[in-house]
Amino acid sequence: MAEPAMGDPAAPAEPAPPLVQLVEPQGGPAVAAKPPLVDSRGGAGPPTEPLPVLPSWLHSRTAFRDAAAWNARRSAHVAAFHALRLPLYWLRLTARSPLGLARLTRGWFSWALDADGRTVRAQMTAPGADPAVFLRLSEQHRRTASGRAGLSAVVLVLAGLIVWSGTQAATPGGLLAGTVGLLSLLGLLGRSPDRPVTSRAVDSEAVPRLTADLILTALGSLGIGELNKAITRGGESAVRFPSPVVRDGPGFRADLDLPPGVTAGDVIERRDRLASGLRRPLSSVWPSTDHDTHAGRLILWVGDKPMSKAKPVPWPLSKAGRVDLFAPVTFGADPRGRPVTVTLVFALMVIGALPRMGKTFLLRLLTLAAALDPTAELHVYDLKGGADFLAIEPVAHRFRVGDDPDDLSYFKADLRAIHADMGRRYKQLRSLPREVCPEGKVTRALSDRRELGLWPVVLVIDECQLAFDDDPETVALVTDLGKRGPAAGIIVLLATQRVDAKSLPTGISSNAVLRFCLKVAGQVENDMVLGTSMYKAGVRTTTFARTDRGVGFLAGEGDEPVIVRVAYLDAPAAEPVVARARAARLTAGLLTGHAAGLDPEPDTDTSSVLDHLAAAWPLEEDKVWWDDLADRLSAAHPGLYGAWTGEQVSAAVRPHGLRSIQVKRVFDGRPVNRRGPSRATLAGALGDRDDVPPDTSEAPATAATGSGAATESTASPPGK
Ligand SMILES: Nc1ncnc2c1ncn2[C@@H]1O[C@H](COP(=O)(O)OP(=O)(O)OP(=O)(O)O)[C@@H](O)[C@H]1O
Repeated sequence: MAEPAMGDPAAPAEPAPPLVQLVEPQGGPAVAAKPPLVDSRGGAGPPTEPLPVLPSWLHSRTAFRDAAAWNARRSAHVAAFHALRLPLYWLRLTARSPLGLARLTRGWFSWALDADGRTVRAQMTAPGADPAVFLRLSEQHRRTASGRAGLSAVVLVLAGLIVWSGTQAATPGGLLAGTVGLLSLLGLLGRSPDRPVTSRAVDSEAVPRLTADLILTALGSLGIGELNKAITRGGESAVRFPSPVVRDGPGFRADLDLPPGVTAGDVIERRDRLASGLRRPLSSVWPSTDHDTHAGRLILWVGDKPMSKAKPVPWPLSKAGRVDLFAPVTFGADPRGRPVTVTLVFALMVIGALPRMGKTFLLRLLTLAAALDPTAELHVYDLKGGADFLAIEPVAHRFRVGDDPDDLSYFKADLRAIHADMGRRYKQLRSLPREVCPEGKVTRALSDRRELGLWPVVLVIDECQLAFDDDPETVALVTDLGKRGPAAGIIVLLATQRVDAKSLPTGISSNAVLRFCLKVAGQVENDMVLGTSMYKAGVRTTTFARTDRGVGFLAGEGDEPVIVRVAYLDAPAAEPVVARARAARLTAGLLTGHAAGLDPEPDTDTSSVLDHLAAAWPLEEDKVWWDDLADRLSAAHPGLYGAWTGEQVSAAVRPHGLRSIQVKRVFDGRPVNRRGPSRATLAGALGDRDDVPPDTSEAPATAATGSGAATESTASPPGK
């Protein structure tokens, strides 16, 4: 492979180190040395940003623990590996002992005969040398040599005596130990650098250490033309490492500047090939972008273990602790093992994924987090109808599992009640003095004042697509709650396994503050959950493997999307958490609604929005603007239609066949055209409905009174 020089075109202020360095070998002339493939700082140019004072493993207790554990594991492995091979090492040393003996004898003779002195005297025979110095050196050499010869003879005799008496007195074990020791010492003297006595304790082929060379090899195998050219060409445009490859959590981290024209997204898209080039499992290799620098900055984190095989992340709140929904709550860890938090208040959150990727587990975990804030009022709907959310029931203010008609009626009645309560909340917020509510939105202090009725309301809908299908009113209500609810303390958490425009209508997806996407099938789904252009920017959950359960991108919490391994908490483990949450609510006197056995009475009123519209229709008019009808509905049923707009009324009755027409009015002699229905179409819709025999199994439930809203009879869902 070619050897790129790591230049930094962006930092010409200081001269780059020479690409060819002069190295002076011992005893020889200076020779041209090959440039290092990557310099030790990781680049030829000077670093442009100051490096952190503390190494990354000192930033958090978890990082420190991981680094210490990694080193301890590695040392233990190396120790055990070599301990097992000690006999083999001794045999290798023994085989080298004759050479060691020869080296010892030669060295000793050379010392005893003062070979160095002889060399110096030989130089004194050159013409011009001082004869007096020569004579003095000769005399000194003679004295030294005879002294050393005498000493050697004494040492040899003493050594011979010690060996002889040792062999007489020593036990066979001692004799053996002495022989082993002597041979080992001689073997050590006979070592050769090209034939090491010890073996490699770490199989670099199986889990190679992440090095700059390995990364370059892997990048070269991605098939990106510009990148390959740059790697071959080297020089200023090659791959740069702005900081060295370092140990970061349970893995290695490398920061790279890709050549001009190549983006981090180009590499992330080929994550599987990158993993192959690095000789690592796919779920160990986590390339990401660094939006703060530039599009070509790639952060490559390679874990020691595949994430899918790593131990599940424990949830720190599973055993103890409370949650303040106005503060960040930990719900998982990033690939490096650092905790990741999410702030649920003031948010509409959408969660999207392919089936069986961990969406419900995440939604349940977030619901449990909300449950641990005793002031939060939980409205939980698992429309899939499984057992996943049953554990939550003892703390839920409103709760339904399934999508049977009566479940949907209950759900919709609750939705309307929350929506109506939102109007009341805004009125309440408006009425508060500026100094108490400076920003016109709920704060922790305001939500704690029960008399204001501003506590957090958490609406959780799993498989929300089942509620949205062909029901514009539900879509309109959830959209409005998602848009205006957060500032009033209403949190909406939605999850869907069918990511498309029907499941996540634009009004909802574009207003989502928090977005979590586990593996999805394609770019469209990816961007629908995470936001437009995320795929292009390299934030791609399509590259996750099917085994990456509970792994996804979180967008909206910080400046950049982050990869999160959601903490694992299954249904049995959720139960003690709920028990704790229930106990806290009971203690605080905050167990309400369904959890306290106070579900709303089933509603026997079967009147629908059509009936309400007919009652509110102005007698003298044949055609009415939608906006006027919204005002009239709102005046007649403030609990149901308090904050409705003309558009919402139109959307709610459209499935009944009420089409809009142009309705002209004249104001001050000037015609004004707006959309609205005609009395005839309303009569037609009512007639059509009454022709259908009543279905007693679909009797709608009473609207929920949960959020303190004034509640009226439930309008049947449009379309029935
Ligand atoms: N955080 C996690 N860590 C490890 N494994 C997880 C995690 N979350 C979920 N899983 C595994 O994934 C499986 C599927 O999870 P879950 O039921 O949440 O998927 P889902 O996306 O809701 O599926 P569906 O769309 O069918 O409802 C779980 O049985 C669990 O074993």
